[in-house]
Amino acid sequence: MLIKLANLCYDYPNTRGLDHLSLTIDAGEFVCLMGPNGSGKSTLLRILSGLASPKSGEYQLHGQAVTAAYLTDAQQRQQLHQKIGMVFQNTDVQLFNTSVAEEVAFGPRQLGLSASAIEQRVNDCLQLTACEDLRDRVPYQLSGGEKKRVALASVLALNPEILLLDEPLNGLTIAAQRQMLTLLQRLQAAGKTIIMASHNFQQVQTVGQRFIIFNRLHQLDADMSQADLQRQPERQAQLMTL
Ligand SMILES: Nc1ncnc2c1ncn2[C@@H]1O[C@H](COP(=O)(O)OP(=O)(O)OP(=O)(O)O)[C@@H](O)[C@H]1O
Repeated sequence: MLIKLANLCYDYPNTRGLDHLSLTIDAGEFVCLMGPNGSGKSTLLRILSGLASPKSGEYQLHGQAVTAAYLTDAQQRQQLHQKIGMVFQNTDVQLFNTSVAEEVAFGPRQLGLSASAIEQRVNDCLQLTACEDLRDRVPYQLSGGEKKRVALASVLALNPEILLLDEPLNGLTIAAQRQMLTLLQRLQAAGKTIIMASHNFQQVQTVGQRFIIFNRLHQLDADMSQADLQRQPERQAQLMTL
């Protein structure tokens, strides 16, 4: 078991973010988080990535409890960030370098890799995400779809085992959405665990292998495999309306 959540709750100052969430996720799964606006999908991704810590309940990664105390240790935080990479809903918050190549090199440089190892990673990640033509461009000036690919490239440069993606299809053309999902499938085939929040059931229904669905009360409403979901037309109809 890769991830275990037990009775996890998270509260913002005036609202609940997640209510008593318990689930496990195994290595290599392709999980779609779904549910209405404000149901807790982004909150869960923030907790998994270590950007927020649960107010109560437990989050374990590889059997290690990830607590507020654990996250205050810079070395432990860095280890977590090497295992889990996140592509944010608003990619502008994660693109801050002056060129795409620099953006992708930033993480490996922080890890202290050699110049040739960094160059190799940058080339590999740009190629994987079809960003080679963008390498000298200014990230901030790219289109929405290009920014998403560069953000993914910069996350992949740290070679995380788990990829978290918050609405990675938002703002993309249908063709770019398909391209992004195909890339995520390839990454899963290469052994990554993919956990993605999306409203776009039409696009993700054939790609996601497991659907974790939240309700308006920030609780787990359903947790089902793609095969289970295919046998439930009413549930499919509900997800189409999100
Ligand atoms: N920074 C914040 N401060 C206060 N409340 C917040 C904050 N971020 C989220 N919330 C609240 O927490 C709840 C869960 O929000 P969250 O962003 O996790 O939902 P979501 O399922 O990702 O929604 P969406 O589909 O709109 O992205 C909502 O009620 C939201 O209003």
